[in-house]
Amino acid sequence: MKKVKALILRTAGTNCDCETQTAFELSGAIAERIHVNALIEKKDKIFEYDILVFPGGFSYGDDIASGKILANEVKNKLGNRIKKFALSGRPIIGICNGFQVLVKMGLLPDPELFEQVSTLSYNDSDKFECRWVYLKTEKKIKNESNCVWTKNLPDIISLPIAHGEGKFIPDGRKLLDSLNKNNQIVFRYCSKDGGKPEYPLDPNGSVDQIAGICNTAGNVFGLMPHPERYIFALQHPARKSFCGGVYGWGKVIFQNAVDFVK
Ligand SMILES: NC(=O)CC[C@H](N)C(=O)O
Repeated sequence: MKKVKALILRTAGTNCDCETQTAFELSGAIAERIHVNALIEKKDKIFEYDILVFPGGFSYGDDIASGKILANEVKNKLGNRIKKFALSGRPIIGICNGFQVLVKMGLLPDPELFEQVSTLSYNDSDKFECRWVYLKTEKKIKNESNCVWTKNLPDIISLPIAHGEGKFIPDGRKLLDSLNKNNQIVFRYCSKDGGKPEYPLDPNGSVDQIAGICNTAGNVFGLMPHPERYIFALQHPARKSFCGGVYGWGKVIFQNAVDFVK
């Protein structure tokens, strides 16, 4: 059987790209970390891959606004190909800084529109927040939408966050309503029992506690938490697997995309 190939796009300031590579390899894929300059030199190389990943980090030092410079670079130099990749239905994920990049280049929430209509801004606390949080896997998404990344997750999972600019703000009520209506809100921060969280479990003050969104087709997904930091059960502070075996919930997210491509 053909091996699934994931491209992890890195640049100055990227982090957790190695953890992300490990997550895909453990899920049965070939994962390659490619520098953005190398991809810009051979633009069509992108179509040799089945999955595209914008990993976490502090790309270009978070200058101007986190993710903004990489978003502009990628949109200006690879925009047509990235849009084609997204509209072909291939899975794309943006993790933390990668989510900021997807939102700021406008690939989320609508790759067809490809315009920035929302942002991730400074946390309400005005500082970097780093801890484990609870996330509600939105029921509607699980039952009705085709978000390829979050299948088989329970109602509430736990993942680590680490960011200074994670406050999701859509441009206006109309957009928020349409994200809700189209089942594009994938994760919301919540309390341990799934209720509305207070700070610090609400780490940033996102509108509607939004922690992750996808496009309507469900193949492009961005989230502030770091699934690649919960691949193994032992990475959780409780030191046990909630999904059975040696793996953590983060692994399920990567496995979903690999299985989808297969
Ligand atoms: N962990 C990350 O990817 C951090 C994202 C970004 N640099 C921020 O602080 O908001």
